[in-house]
Amino acid sequence: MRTRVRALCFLKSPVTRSKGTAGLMSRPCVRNKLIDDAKARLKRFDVGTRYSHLSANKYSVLLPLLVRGGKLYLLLTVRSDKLRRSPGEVCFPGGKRDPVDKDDTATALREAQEEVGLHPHQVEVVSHLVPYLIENDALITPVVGFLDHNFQARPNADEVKDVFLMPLDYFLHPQVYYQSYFTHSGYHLVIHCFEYTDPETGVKYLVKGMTSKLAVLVALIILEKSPSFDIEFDLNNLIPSCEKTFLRRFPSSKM
Ligand SMILES: CCC(=O)SCCNC(=O)CCNC(=O)[C@H](O)C(C)(C)COP(=O)(O)OP(=O)(O)OC[C@H]1O[C@@H](n2cnc3c(N)ncnc32)[C@H](O)[C@@H]1OP(=O)(O)O
Ligand SMILES: [Mg+2]
Repeated sequence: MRTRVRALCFLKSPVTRSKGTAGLMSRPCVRNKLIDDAKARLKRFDVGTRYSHLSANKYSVLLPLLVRGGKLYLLLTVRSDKLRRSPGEVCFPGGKRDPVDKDDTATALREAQEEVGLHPHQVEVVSHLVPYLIENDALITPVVGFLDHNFQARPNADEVKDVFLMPLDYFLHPQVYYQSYFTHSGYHLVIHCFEYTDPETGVKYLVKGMTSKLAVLVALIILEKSPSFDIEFDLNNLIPSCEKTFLRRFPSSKM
């Protein structure tokens, strides 16, 4: 299949266009401090390969962070409507482990390169969070990394319809947020739904499900603040509460 690509530029962020402290906050030293602090916090929650024995059906997602105008952002994609799984939904770059991948990081980086044109040298991987178990025992490892600040996405139209940035703090203090619930195999699940309008383009996005849970988790780790809505995570005990939320089907003796 022929792959269509187009470059997406994130240089005109809301903050770089605004007045006031934006210029100051964009200085490399400020950016480096923000990134260094975030890296230190993320490393405290790096679980490495601790849970990889739980399933052989492995996937990885890349949670790509970058700084624009003195603020942290997450890069997200909108899946092509042609995909069989979750068409049109917002998700992180990622996908299924391929035999050529030597580990979870390799899967995340290969998928990100295929989907948004991110070359492995344009990302610094910092942490592996507690994996998320979905149907068919698919174990999804969240790999968190920092992108080069001048990265320009080149979405692969066969898999990705759109790429956009969302401020990390939106996942703790959203403007439009609601919860929905469903019961699966006797478990009651909370789904966090974030509606976000990109201030540059006016395009509206809905982030929900696994993707929103992982985004909330990264925001909690880095920003160390309580959100404006109820969460299932215990801020003082994040790893055990991730195990309970993401890996609920496994008894703790298996971990
Ligand atoms: C977890 C359930 C929910 O929370 S649902 C509510 C909200 N939705 C979400 O949070 C999205 C969650 N889902 C995800 O993040 C992803 O689907 C996860 C689970 C990581 C799996 O990654 P996924 O992107 O589906 O896998 P993948 O990238 O390996 O493959 C995707 C499909 O695309 C296909 N593909 C591959 N390359 C090409 C290509 N060049 N041209 C056309 N198609 C291509 C793959 O074959 C795959 O297709 P298929 O799904 O196997 O049919
Ligand atoms: Mg994918």
